[in-house]
Amino acid sequence: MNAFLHQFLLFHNNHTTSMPSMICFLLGFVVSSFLFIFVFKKLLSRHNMSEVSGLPSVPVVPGLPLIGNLLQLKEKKPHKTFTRWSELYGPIYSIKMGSSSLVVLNSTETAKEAMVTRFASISTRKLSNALTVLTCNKSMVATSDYDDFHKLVKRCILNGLLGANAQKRKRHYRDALIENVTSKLHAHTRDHPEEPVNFRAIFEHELFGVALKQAFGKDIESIHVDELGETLSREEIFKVLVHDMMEGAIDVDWRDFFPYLKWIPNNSFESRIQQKHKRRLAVMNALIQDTLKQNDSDDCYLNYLMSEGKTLTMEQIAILVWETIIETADTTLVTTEWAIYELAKHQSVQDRLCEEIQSVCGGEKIKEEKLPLLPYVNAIFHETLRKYSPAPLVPIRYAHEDTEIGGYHVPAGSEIAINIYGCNMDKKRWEKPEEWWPERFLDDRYELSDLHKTMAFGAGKRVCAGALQASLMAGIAIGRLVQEFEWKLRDGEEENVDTYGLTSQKLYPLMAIINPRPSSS
Ligand code: HEM
Repeated sequence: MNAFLHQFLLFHNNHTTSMPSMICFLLGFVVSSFLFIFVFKKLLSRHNMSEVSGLPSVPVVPGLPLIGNLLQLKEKKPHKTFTRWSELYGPIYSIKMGSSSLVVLNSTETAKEAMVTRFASISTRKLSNALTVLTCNKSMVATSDYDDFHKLVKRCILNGLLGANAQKRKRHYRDALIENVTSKLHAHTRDHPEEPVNFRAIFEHELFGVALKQAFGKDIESIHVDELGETLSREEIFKVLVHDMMEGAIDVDWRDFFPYLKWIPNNSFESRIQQKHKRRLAVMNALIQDTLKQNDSDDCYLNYLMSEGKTLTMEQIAILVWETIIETADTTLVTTEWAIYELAKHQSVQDRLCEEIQSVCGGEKIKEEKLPLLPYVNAIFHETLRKYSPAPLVPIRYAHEDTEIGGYHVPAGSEIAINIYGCNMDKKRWEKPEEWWPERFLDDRYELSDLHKTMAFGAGKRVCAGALQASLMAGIAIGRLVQEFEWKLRDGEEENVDTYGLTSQKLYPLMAIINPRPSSS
């Protein structure tokens, strides 16, 4: 979802650019140079105080003419670059991404101001070209503007799937997930005791199963897709619905940075995105038809939307059901994988966790009811979310009227990037933020039941709708996996901390050596 910042790199790396589009581009360059001189003159004549509000203008990170700060962002981890800049320019500053201005917020205070206090002025989204296609023009809850459509679909997703009552009804899916994961891990220790286990492969498979059961009432082994004329296996369905979509979301279209050049074709980008989008819709349509035909999955999200979302089109329903699949399959995996990585690295944390679990559960396996009695599990979950926020940058918001953030004037038309990673790594707020140290959340200042100890789930009216589900699944996984196994990193694994694209997902799947604990057999 946060992929739009890298399009400039493609612009540099795209060796397949055709001759006519090169000519178009050169023409565009000349036109844009004139435009730039015009805009630059205007900027020079501006005061750095707003004449309307009397507030100072947001500090500016110096960049180059025409492309602004794009070259400085080429290392592919914009959230990290933004965080470094915040040490020089403060928690709020503005940058130029080609011709667009972006106000970047890097502290909990400024982020909350934008998400809560000033929400009425900053409630719309600004999507990249890739996301506009992949979200069917904002047909997802998470990417829609704050309008009647959003209110309807947010109510549906909470009542039908993610709210506390709905999550109680889906409890058996989560219980099955952890039973399946632990029994596969036990089987691994029996069959290949010396070999490292690929934790992601096992957890991802089960999580996708939960996503499918919530969406369609059942796990799916294969599906025939008439529109594609082929039968897809479960792995292929995962690729089309999750993997290709994650890849598409971070695809690049340089025209995002130069909207006045949008008349120049970018055929390779268009065909890549359209192909992914069409395959996803074809597979969703096949899964929907299959579920409706069987008529035996009453308590699934598809049926809920069909009965409660009467004004929605079938395409919107397909996207809204798909949204729950990709959100379930991705963020909880990212959090749990990093939590297990850190636990495997810190034996003393595993020991302390085992003691807590033993004193609360005795010989019983941890159940969800016990989570409120296990502050250390809770602290490990939140510390992992802080250090590895699965959504390091919130999809861009847009100020539709003049507003104020952090004592600065933010003019109408500004795009706003909220750097959650920056908020959670802010040295003024967190002691030694680079360190993974769950004990920080055992402090009396933090309520055990508060899901928002960090900015990882956002804040205000657009706060994450899936926070409860994520905390239940990741909390139980952290507890059960350490209750039943001793974890160690395989040699060389500690250095594998790189992340995939702009996301926080671990680039290489976690490979760990596991031993069953004596009490778990
Ligand atoms: C650790 C796991 C998760 C994290 C860190 C996370 C993070 C976030 C963040 C930061 C936002 C706010 C975006 C914004 O303000 O613009 C958000 C929104 C949202 N999340 Fe999550 N999420 C997680 C898990 C989930 C899950 C499992 C689901 C559903 C199955 C989900 C569904 C949603 C939805 C529907 C929204 C949009 C809410 C709205 O716009 O009103 N999330 N999430």
